[in-house]
Amino acid sequence: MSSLTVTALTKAFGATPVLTGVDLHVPEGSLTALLGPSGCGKTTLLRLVAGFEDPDSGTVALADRIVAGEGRSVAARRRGIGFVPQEGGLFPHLTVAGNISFGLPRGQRRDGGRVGELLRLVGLDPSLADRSPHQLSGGQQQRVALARALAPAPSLVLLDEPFSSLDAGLREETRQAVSAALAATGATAVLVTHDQAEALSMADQVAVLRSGRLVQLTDPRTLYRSPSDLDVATFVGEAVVLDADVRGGTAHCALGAVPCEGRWPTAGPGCSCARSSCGWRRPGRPAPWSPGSAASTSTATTRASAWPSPTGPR
Ligand SMILES: Nc1ncnc2c1ncn2[C@@H]1O[C@H](COP(=O)(O)OP(=O)(O)OP(=O)(O)O)[C@@H](O)[C@H]1O
Repeated sequence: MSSLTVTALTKAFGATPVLTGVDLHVPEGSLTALLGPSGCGKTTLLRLVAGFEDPDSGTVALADRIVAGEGRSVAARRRGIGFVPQEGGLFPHLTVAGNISFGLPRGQRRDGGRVGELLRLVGLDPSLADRSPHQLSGGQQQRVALARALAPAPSLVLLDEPFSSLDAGLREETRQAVSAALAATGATAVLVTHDQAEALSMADQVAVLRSGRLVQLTDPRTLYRSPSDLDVATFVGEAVVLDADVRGGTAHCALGAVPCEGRWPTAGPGCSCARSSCGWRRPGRPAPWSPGSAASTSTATTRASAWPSPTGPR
């Protein structure tokens, strides 16, 4: 397993910029969720890491080895990356065993024991080995796709919205099986999703993308409690936005006095709040409050720290 480091990654299709200066570090053995609205560039980032596209500038490194950028472009099949596409992408003419064996090194392809091990790893009964993909449920197909991706012991596993085509019940069950399999192998993984609950419940860290830029990279709890701006706050959780007077680390608002953590969400150019009373910091305007400026009084917006937290990370 390797860490993944993406540095200043930029990609445009024609004149349209899709990713702009993305920096991302995924520590070895951890799961990072790439979260963002449709069209923000999640899949493009995954495809640049996988080697299906080349960046315009910036680098992609696995452990210390640059695989894209700075004049290098290691072929996708030589990066040692497992890829699980949106709908599994199983070969319909091969059995489950045939699909999984496809991911194994040549010498192990006839090893039924290894296929059985991989099926058990993703929570499936080895008796399914002789079935065709169409004889499996959607969730089972996704698990076989993960088993195939894990078969060659890849340095990194990329999952592109692997649960999006499943119904709610099956989605939860499949998420748990996939989380367990990734944790059991100690895999480094990147999961693309636009499902906030999925990102918060499965990932060790969440990377929030917006319009091709990484706007926040942190653990799920911090993301929920201290979103970097109003858009992240409303995108990541159900948010009620209140005006508040902030004095000495306490926000006085319609909910009463709510303790504030030491960091404010600050509004960048993307703040969508048009109210004249909004205290989100705008470029060129001083911060309404910062740790140590206990005497400052201002109007500000934050997520109350007393609110319920999301399900913890795996
Ligand atoms: N090969 C391509 N050629 C031209 N434009 C592309 C190409 N691939 C992606 N795009 C554009 O880049 C933008 C980002 O697409 P991308 O698929 O990365 O977004 P996404 O965040 O994964 O979206 P979704 O959640 O809907 O899958 C979109 O506007 C898309 O139309």
